[in-house]
Amino acid sequence: MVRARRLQAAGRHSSESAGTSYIITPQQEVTDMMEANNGQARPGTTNGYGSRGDDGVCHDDSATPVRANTVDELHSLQRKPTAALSSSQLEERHKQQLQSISASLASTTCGIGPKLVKGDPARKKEMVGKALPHHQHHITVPTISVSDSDLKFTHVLYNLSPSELYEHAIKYEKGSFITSSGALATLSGAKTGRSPRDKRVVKDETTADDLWWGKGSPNIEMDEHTFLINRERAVDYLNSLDKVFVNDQFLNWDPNNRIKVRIISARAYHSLFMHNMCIRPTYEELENFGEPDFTIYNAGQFPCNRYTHYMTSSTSIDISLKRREMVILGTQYAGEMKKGLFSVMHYLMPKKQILSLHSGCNMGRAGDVALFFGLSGTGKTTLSTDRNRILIGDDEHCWSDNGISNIEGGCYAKCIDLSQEKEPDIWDAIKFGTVLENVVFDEHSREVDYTEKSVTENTRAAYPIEYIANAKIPCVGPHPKNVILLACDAFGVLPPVSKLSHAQTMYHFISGYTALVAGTEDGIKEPQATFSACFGAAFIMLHPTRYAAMLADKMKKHGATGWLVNTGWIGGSYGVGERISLAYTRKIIDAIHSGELLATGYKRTEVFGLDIPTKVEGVPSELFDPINTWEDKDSYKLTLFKLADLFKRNFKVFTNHKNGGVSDLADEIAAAGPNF
Ligand SMILES: Nc1ncnc2c1ncn2[C@@H]1O[C@H](COP(=O)(O)OP(=O)(O)O)[C@@H](O)[C@H]1O
Ligand SMILES: C=C(OP(=O)(O)O)C(=O)O
Ligand SMILES: [Ca+2]
Ligand SMILES: [Mn+2]
Repeated sequence: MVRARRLQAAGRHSSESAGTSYIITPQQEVTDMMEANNGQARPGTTNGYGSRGDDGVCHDDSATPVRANTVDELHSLQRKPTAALSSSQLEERHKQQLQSISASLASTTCGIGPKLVKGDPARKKEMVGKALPHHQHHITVPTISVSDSDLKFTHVLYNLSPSELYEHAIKYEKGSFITSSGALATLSGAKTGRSPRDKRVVKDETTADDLWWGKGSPNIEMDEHTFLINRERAVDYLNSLDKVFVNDQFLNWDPNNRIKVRIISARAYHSLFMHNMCIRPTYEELENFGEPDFTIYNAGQFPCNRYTHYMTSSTSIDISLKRREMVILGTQYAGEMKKGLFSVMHYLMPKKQILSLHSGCNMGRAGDVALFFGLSGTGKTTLSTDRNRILIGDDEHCWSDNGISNIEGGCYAKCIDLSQEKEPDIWDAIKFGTVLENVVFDEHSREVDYTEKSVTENTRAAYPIEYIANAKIPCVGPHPKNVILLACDAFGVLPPVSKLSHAQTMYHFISGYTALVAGTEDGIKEPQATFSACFGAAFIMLHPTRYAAMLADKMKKHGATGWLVNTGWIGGSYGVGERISLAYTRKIIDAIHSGELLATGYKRTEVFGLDIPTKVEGVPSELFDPINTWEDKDSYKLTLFKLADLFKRNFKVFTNHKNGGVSDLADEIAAAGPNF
């Protein structure tokens, strides 16, 4: 009885053999058995089944006993310190890292950072009454304590591995589970998408003249003082916690233009997400990281104070380009961090004559690069992830004089209705290490049901880019040959593919059109047209014409061809027609890549004046002119004019814009839109 209890307490009770043999036999148990046998140890048998003595009990101690006297000792054998941690030079580095993080977390009013200790607070118990163990680096800052958080240590979990982050998420964050594929399911809380209306950018002497402000701009102004109020709120929140996660990583695979980013967050989910999405430093790069170029304070669990000036909700995402800082309050949606940093790149890169692009990018074996522009849900991730091509990136790129470079180190795929058959590469990337946001899974088997929208329709998977088998590492490539503009046209009037003139490419790039159907729950069945300049108005910092001018320049210089691909409806608008199959879109894209489509015959459409091919291998020819697939021809014409009118009205703001840098082209570009 005594023995049974002890075994259970040690967690080593073997249910298979019902307590009669042991997987591990600690020394103490061997002694117990000997005592129970009047001091006579039974000889072990070699057949693996154990021998039965006169008492009818199996006394199999044939397995080699472990070299530990206590369970704690046994457990300590399991983990060995990371090799490089031992040298004193590195110890000094770790102290510097903590000092740098403390400076990041310092209040701007007193300039003093929190006391930090590296490591897991759960291991504190092991050190009660002892001095901090040698390998546990800490810094104390000389201070007169004015608040309770000054009196405590905050544990820093610095660049943890995916395994460590899994354990933290599962132990401490409700809604974290390991799914059957090994991916980590998480919940982002009340916000399951970005909150563009809650974005604020500090308007100061550095940004007042440079940035795009006012109507249509994503940059809603805030003053520096208010930024500091929100920053202080985030920092106070983070410093009040027992532990914070810190990621020091890179953005941009172009070594000459990469930036160092630090992300301070309260959730393992956020840390793992950014581990996957940013470029992961090597051990050596991390040791020499130094000070970050940009820092995110993610206090997403904590709301902003609505009494604060400029706040219109309890969510606020604030960027100060001067301070090179971003503060997140009141939203835990992880995409906010990656797209926030993307906005920053949209400011920093153009300053160096580098064009930042909201696009996916892949490359053929022959080195032909294609860019895929498009708003959310139009197919950047899906179509850049292509079995037959090498993936450079799915969402954020830079185009410099040296070619294309991915900004990120991972992909962020929509996974609603994901199927293994249609999207095998994304399917295979959803494995251990991948963050699965807001998906629904079977309670027992933990198998994900990708058709489930009960948490949100915006279910997502974030994985490191090397989880795609044919990814190009480093994620850089030569100048693009094709620039593909994706629109998911739920009106169903844009052709599945059109070849664009230079002016048309600029017109459609500046327009940034897509139309999706509004959420089914509110009963709206009408498609909603969205125009988002440069296919990413939510992220651009300068006036759209500045990016457009750079794109025009680069496309001309490098002889790239522009295409417009409708990944949306055919045969009628949403409700009547259907979404063009992914298989057909892939065939069309294949024909663009191969050059087949450049050589084929074309005819020009009415109203939009688009050049559409007469045939593409593997796609029924009647699909190419939308009028063929619509049963109700009058309805088609009406819808076509309706959309053309929406385009015209949207473009007005740009034709009026004087100082965009494309003035010589302006008339030509405006004329490249619909004519009626
Ligand atoms: N013909 C099509 N072309 C591209 N995507 C399609 C098509 N039909 C359905 N889809 C679905 O639309 C979604 C496109 O989303 P995604 O590639 O993540 O867009 P983005 O990266 O531009 O936000 C995916 O869920 C994809 O499966
Ligand atoms: C992450 C996002 O981008 P996309 O939908 O373009 O993949 C987003 O818009 O939140
Ligand atoms: Ca995107
Ligand atoms: Mn995407």
